Formats: sequence, structure tokens, C-alpha cells
Amino acid sequence: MPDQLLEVRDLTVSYDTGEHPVVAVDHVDLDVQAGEFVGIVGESGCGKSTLLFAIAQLLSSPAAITGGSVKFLGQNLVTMSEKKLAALRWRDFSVVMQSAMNALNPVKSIGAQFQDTIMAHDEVVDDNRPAEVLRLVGIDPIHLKSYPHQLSGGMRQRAMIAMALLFTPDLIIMDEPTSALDVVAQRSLMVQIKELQRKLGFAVIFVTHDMSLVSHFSDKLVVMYAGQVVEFGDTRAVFDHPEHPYSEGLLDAFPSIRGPKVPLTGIPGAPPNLASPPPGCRFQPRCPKAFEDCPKIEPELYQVGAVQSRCLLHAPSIESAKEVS
Ligand SMILES: Nc1ncnc2c1ncn2[C@@H]1O[C@H](COP(=O)(O)OP(=O)(O)OP(=O)(O)O)[C@@H](O)[C@H]1O
Repeated sequence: MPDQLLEVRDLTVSYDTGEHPVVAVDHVDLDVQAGEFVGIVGESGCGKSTLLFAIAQLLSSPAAITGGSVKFLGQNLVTMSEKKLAALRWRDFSVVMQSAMNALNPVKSIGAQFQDTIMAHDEVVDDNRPAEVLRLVGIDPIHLKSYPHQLSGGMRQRAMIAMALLFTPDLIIMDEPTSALDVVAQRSLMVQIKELQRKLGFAVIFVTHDMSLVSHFSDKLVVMYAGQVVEFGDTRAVFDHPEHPYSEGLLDAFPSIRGPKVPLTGIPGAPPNLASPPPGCRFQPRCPKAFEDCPKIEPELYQVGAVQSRCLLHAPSIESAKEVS
């Protein structure tokens, strides 16, 4: 398998809401290598879920991809027929969304739902595979006969992850899979996802609000703000030395579990309305480091050491940034 699994380029998604379309994903680039764990963080409404849905080609009206490409193992999913996509989904990449109760069919047993997924693909699957994947996520295969309501919230999320593993995909896309669980169940599910990832070698794209989860589990970190990637790099590098003032604000807004106790400082104000984002840098109205050029120039992602940051403070020169803008 080639190292480069996913290559997202210039991806733009709009919600057509009439006069002013909401551009929820704005020219996003993202690379995921085989076996990598990529976390995506950002405040509510910054476009994280829309980005995941766009990557998986699961958007529905009024949302639509208005530009860019999503190459998975070299094939552009944006222009692919629904039939080809259906063959790839679950087999080569799978998706686990926020609430398993909504994703699972309440009137079918877990086993029947696994069979439906298997039947939808022309793959030969060992009869024992459903039991095997349930065991992998720590559920007794006896529960193949159970209905979703007979399982706890944590077990339902595990069952969804088991389903996502049926064909041992190369990539699993997860949208806050642990958010409905209590903190202890969250952590144990994350540890299990990480162990499975190490064992089976799949890559993960993981959206969360929880900075402590990404700090422990993801290799790479994407920080989104107002539909754009504002910082990208190795998780450790971003946590140790955030280069974008928004990342800094996000990190300062979360308590450190083991570090010294420091007062938490939130980010003042609220994210902008994406139908009419502020001019220049989208974060400038809330940014403690904003200066006079920030409302005038749209920053690009600039390389700063090992990370990329969309902040004019990192532009090689304001003159060159002006030219691009
Ligand atoms: N059906 C819709 N019509 C119009 N705008 C929408 C619609 N759904 C989402 N949006 C807008 O798209 C933007 C991105 O939403 P999205 O759900 O992707 O953000 P998010 O970062 O995943 O938020 P959360 O963390 O709360 O799940 C938001 O500003 C939201 O207002």
C-alpha cells in the first residue's frame, strides 16, 4: 500500500442557504499517510463535521462540494460514481459518526446489520468475521443477537467500530465517536481504538472537541477556524509550541491533566457567521495579537519550523502576503 492514503486539495463546501451561501469548508488541504492518526479540533461550527462528510462523500443538500479534490489511494472520490463509492465505503474506508444509536437500525439485531453490510459488498467474508470483530472491540459475540437498545452507549459505539472493521479498511473516519460517553468509557474506547490501529494498521481521521484526547492519541493535528485550517503539524509540536494565536487560545482554554494548575483563559467573542466572515484574517476580531494589516490581508498557511500556521505574524514578508491577497 502506498504511504499516501488520502490527499485532500483545495476542498470547498458550501451550504446553499439562499442569498449568502455558508462556506463551511474553505480551500482545505489535508494529507493522511497510511497508519496515521490525524485529529481535527476547533470550536463548534468551524466546519469539522462538514469536512469529514465531504471526505466520505456523504454530504446532502443544501451542502455541496463546490471545488477541490479528495484523492483516496489515488482515486478522486469527488468525481466517482455512487456505485463505485458504495463499493469503497466500509471496504476501504469506513465512517463512525457521533451517535451510534442514530447510525444503528433499532429494529435489527447487531448481527443482521453486520450481514447487511457484508451483503452490500462483493467480498468473500469468513462466517466468523462478525464474531471476530466484536471480540476485537471487547464485546462478547453473543451480542450479535442483541438489538441496539439492549447494549449500553459504550457498547453501541464499540459495535459501530466493529462494523467499521469488518473489511479491515485502510482508513476510518470518526466524528466524535466518544462524545456521548462518560469520561471513563471515553478513555477506554480511545485506548482500544489506538490499540486496534496499531495492530491492524489503519489510519484514522478523528474529530473532537476534547484537546486532551487528541493530545494523547493523535500523531498529527489539524486546527480549524471558520472553515479554514489555521494550524497543522505534529500534535506534540502544536501542543508544545502553538504557532497560531487561535491554537494557543484553544490550548489555554483546556485544563492540563498532569501539568501545573494555571488559570484557564477562554477565547473572547464567538466564531464568525460563515455566510459573511470578517475581512482579512478570520480570527482577527478575537485575536490578542492582531495588528493593523490583519483585517486587510488574507493569510495563507505559512511554514513555521515543523508546523504550518495561517497567521500573518509568520508571513515571510507583509509585502509578499499582500501580493497573494
Ligand atoms: N444545513 C445547514 N444549512 C446551513 N448551514 C449549515 C448547515 N449545517 C451546518 N451549517 C453551517 O456549517 C458550519 C459548519 O458546521 P459543522 O457542523 O461542520 O461544524 P462543526 O465544527 O462540526 O461543529 P460541531 O463541533 O458543533 O459539530 C456552521 O457554521 C453551520 O452553521
